[in-house]
Amino acid sequence: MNKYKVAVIGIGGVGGYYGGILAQHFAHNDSCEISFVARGEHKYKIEQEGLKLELEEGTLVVHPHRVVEAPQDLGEQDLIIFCVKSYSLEQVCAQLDSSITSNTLLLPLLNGIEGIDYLQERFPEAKTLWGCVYIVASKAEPGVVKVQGKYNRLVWGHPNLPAEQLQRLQNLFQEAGINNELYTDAETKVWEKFSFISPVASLSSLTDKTMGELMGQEHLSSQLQQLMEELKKVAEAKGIKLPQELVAQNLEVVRKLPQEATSSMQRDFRSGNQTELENLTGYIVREGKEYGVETPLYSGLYQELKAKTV
Ligand SMILES: NC(=O)C1=CN([C@@H]2O[C@H](COP(=O)(O)OP(=O)(O)OC[C@H]3O[C@@H](n4cnc5c(N)ncnc54)[C@H](OP(=O)(O)O)[C@@H]3O)[C@@H](O)[C@H]2O)C=CC1
Ligand SMILES: CC(C)(CO)C(=O)C(=O)O
Repeated sequence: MNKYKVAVIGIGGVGGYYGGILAQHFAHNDSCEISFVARGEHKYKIEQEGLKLELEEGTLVVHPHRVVEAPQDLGEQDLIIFCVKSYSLEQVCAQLDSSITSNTLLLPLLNGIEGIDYLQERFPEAKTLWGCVYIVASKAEPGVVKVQGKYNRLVWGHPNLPAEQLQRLQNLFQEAGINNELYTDAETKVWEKFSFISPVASLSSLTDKTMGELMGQEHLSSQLQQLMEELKKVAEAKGIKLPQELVAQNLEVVRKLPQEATSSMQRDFRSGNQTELENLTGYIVREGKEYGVETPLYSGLYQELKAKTV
């Protein structure tokens, strides 16, 4: 039987966890080949010592079958899991033409909507799934990825892929022990995640408050709710039907996260790194303008965050 080839691109917080769990499970199993795309010292450490995955339950050291420096070194793949930040996606895709066939599944786990739209347009021959994750994870140092808390969910799916293709992927995740949820209407589920992370990332980046602090201070939690409501109107104008109880549902997710957790965009602002501002905040402002929906709080936050951008 041909091996099912899986590539994980970007071994940071998200790629380190999901790639790491797959690599651990399939290390001694011939049915699946797991490749990581990582670079520099991180790649060197993973190759030499394995990827150290620091979980609440303890530390795992995992060894993928291959670690390559660049996406163009992958060769043809059955499944490519994208775990880079949105600002790296285009550059990564420019090196993937030789890895993608009409049978390749593309699974973006980036926050946001635009990455999925981009992959669908860039690789029309492949099948781009809808996907997103709920997890708090980050690269601690080269060769080491740390996951905070035990709450994690991988949400994915496609409206019209053959059932056996979806089933095969679901089996892969189940077998590896990945907490995953398959939906035909995964687009709405990705929007649900976006309707939580976009407000949380935008407000936490501006105020530099943790999840607990955002929820604990009334003026901040009411700003979070207002952002969620503005986003919901934009989504509705685009024909995306989000649940009635969206705001309550999202606030519950914020409560479930470790209360000392920060958002990944907030951490990028803190460290003066490039950020996903355009993807996480600017997108709603632009789509609001396009669809004639007012987004006063989003627009204000976006301008303030732009001014903070180095
Ligand atoms: N972290 C989290 O808890 C969560 C993050 N997300 C979303 O998931 C996505 C990924 O986030 P996160 O894991 O935090 O990001 P990280 O910055 O931790 O990881 C991204 C990784 O991609 C690597 N990378 C970028 N370009 C290339 C390339 N050309 N070749 C090889 N490697 C490359 C980076 O390498 P290098 O270090 O060398 O730059 C980095 O290690 C984002 O959209 C984020 O918003 C969603 C839910 C939770
Ligand atoms: C869930 C959360 C807030 C975890 O960090 C996230 O999605 C992000 O940071 O992008």
